[in-house]
Amino acid sequence: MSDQQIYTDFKNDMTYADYLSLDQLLAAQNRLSGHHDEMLFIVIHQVSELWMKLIIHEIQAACESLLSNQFEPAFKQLARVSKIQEQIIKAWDVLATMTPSEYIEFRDSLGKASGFQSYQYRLIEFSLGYKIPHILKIYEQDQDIYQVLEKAYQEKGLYDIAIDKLSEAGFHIPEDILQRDFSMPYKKNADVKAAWSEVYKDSATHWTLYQLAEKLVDLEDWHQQWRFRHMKTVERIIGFKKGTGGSAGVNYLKSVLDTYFFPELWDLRTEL
Ligand code: HEM
Ligand SMILES: N[C@@H](CC(=O)c1ccccc1NC=O)C(=O)O
Repeated sequence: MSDQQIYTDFKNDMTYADYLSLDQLLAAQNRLSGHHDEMLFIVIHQVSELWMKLIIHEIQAACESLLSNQFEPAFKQLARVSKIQEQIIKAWDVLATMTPSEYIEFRDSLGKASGFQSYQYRLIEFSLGYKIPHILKIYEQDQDIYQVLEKAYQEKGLYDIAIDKLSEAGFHIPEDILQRDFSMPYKKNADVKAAWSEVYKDSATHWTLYQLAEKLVDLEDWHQQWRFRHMKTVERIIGFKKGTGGSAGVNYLKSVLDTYFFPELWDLRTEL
């Protein structure tokens, strides 16, 4: 039998459940308590992690597209990311139907587990350039994940690539920005701001970079909306209790709202 024949036979026999690995997927809602709402809690997290998987896949593709100057595919990939972000933000409405007294009935069974440990969430934030020292420490016990995260931590993020594109288009970007240590949190720079300002002032000439900038602003805007809805939903459900991950809880979630991923793209708006 030829390989092609084997492949075709397999395809003919294959069912919907086979293709989607539904047995594994639908057997993975392992409730630790007998509480009815724990199912909601697990499903919301699993759905969010699945969407995060796709976000990472699309952002990686967008970075590759940009590196090879394929702007149109990059825009499509980034637009898809924003649509997914909208979906995971809507998920908070479902979770918010759970009341404090319902959650408290199974919260203890979660132990010290926390969204803090979501490595896909970190991969997304790293690709957006949000790299805070010591964050990798959380993952030291799991060497495989640690390696993946460490690599992403050192790599250029989306914004670093966008700044390269400004330079390639002829804008003056200092060498110490182009060659910076990408594992350090990004600090805003006057030349980068001047370049983006020029792109916005003369968008007809710099149409491609202008579109890229707006796609990045979309991503940051949606990400902050996700963070805000998380913070508010948490306040609604646990008030100002400490988090299971050891943080101050809502006040910690509020503190991260103050950060900017692409600071110049926000700053320039005041002066336009
Ligand atoms: C009842 C629902 C939830 C509560 C009470 C809650 C609470 C918290 C708290 C208090 C933190 C701070 C870390 C800690 O000390 O534990 C946190 C972090 C986090 N949670 Fe949730 N959370 C909830 C649902 C979710 C959902 C549905 C997701 C989706 C995946 C999620 C993802 C995360 C992430 C990624 C972090 C880390 C944020 C960061 O470090 O900036 N959480 N959560
Ligand atoms: N940090 C939450 C617990 C929590 O939400 C959680 C626990 C286990 C797996 C995922 C979680 N989601 C987000 O933090 C709390 O303090 O109640």
